[in-house]
Amino acid sequence: MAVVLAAAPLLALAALLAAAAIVRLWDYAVVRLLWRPYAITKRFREQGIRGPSYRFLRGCNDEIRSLKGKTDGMVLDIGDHKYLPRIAPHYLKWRAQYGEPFLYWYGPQPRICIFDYELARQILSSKSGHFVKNDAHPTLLALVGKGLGFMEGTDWVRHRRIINPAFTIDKLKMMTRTMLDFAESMAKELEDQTSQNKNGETKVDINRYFSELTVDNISYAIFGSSYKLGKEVFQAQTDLLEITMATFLDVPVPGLKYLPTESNRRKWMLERKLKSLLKQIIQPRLASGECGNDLLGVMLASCIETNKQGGKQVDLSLSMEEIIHECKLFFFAGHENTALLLTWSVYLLSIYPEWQERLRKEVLREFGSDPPNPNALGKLKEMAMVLFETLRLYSPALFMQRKTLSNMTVGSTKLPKGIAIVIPIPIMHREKEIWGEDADEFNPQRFENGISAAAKVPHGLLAFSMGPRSCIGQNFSMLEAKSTLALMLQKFSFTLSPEYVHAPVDLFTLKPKFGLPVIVTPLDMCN
Ligand code: HEM
Repeated sequence: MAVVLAAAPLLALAALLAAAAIVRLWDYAVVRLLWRPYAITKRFREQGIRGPSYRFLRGCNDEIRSLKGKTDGMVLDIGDHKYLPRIAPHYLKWRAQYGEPFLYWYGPQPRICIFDYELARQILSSKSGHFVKNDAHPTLLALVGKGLGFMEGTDWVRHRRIINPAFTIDKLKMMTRTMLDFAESMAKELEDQTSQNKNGETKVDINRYFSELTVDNISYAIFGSSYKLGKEVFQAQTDLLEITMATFLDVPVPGLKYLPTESNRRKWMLERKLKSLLKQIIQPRLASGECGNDLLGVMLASCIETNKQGGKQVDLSLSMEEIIHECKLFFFAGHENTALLLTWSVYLLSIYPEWQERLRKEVLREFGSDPPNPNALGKLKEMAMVLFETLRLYSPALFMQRKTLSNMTVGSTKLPKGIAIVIPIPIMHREKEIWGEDADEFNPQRFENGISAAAKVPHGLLAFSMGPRSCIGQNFSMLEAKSTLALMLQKFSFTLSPEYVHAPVDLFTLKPKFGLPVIVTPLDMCN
């Protein structure tokens, strides 16, 4: 009897926990997986918005996988820029079938895909706080961290305020000198390779070279000098990206991310490695009390300042954990996209040699054979036009996402709370009503009078997004791309290798599936 009485509270607790679990399960299985998809589909249908049907738990993931599988082997002719069926066959199919916008399901999450520039402008430039970043895939979060790119509200304001000073134009100009030094070393490596060949030329995967160059540049910009550790960070992030892409369309089984599956264990190991690598860079700097002039220095200064003031200035400081997250994000966002901008620019300049020659003439006119002057890179107008056209046709960033925090109305569309919104940059960059009949063609001339005059709307180019969450690194990236290209054009000419296979692929960013093999010839050999 005494035993039964003693066990009573435990039994009551167990019953309470079981009841809570049943309520949660009910909420998840019945409300979220059954009732909500039905209610949302109905609500959108009433507004005339349709889309592919919801399938229990899997949403439309199977159809996406199957459509992508079918176009994955597709190879395009060199010079054919119509690669959208390779990277977004599902969006093209559903748009043709259901009109726009349309509703689809990423697992149980409803998503609305919009193509209208005015809707995109309203959503991206909203400061109301009702459109926030969509929930990121857990492996993607492990890869890029919960830094600036995934924060909201006052936290985002605090981080952006602290980090902005690292990107002032004066700081960027100082960084450009280092960027030129790195580009010079890359050029030297290429020269050495060409000199070993009798015909004086060399074939290289230029994407690999640009990847290394941009890793060097971002390591320097963030950490000041830790290139070796920077390269290890790069490798850990590359491996995490591979896991993200492999598991992206898996059925989102609840709780799966906590189970020690092979891919989860690898993910955890890489996450720990990434954190420990970053700590190895950050802690000695913090211990020395010397913050330094780089991005890490700017962030550490906010910590030290706060410590000195007894931790009172919390609104303008970052914790160690937050700094680690920012380092992850800046490292990833800061090299990959620029490497791709450079890669696709070289691809386009190789297949349009008249533009390659025009840019070379512009560079030689401005700098002769002297190293490009960081203060005069802004004078390279034709180069800017080519870079913008590259960002339009081969935008490294692909699909931006937001989520509504409450019921919202945009234009005439009513969006319920919690719906994700997809803004497909590469598709919008090909809209003929916005860009003209030649939207699928390479025509840098359209940027002759600047970005805002290039299309029917001033915000046509979305490669760096727009509004308060637009890319903080865009000037960094443009200076890096201009200084590298200027130096390359002064020294070399490049043509596509016959081995090149034109198959742009969505690997979170837009990559050349088989790299970009090009034949590089020193200019003195061409004359
Ligand atoms: C060609 C190069 C680049 C492209 C195409 C690009 C593209 C973008 C885009 C589209 C966004 C907005 C994403 C969204 O709203 O969902 C963004 C945000 C961001 N980018 Fe870039 N980026 C580039 C280079 C860089 C560089 C060099 C850095 C760092 C040095 C950087 C750091 C960031 C950060 C931190 C954000 C988040 C900003 C915020 O939410 O406040 N990016 N980028």
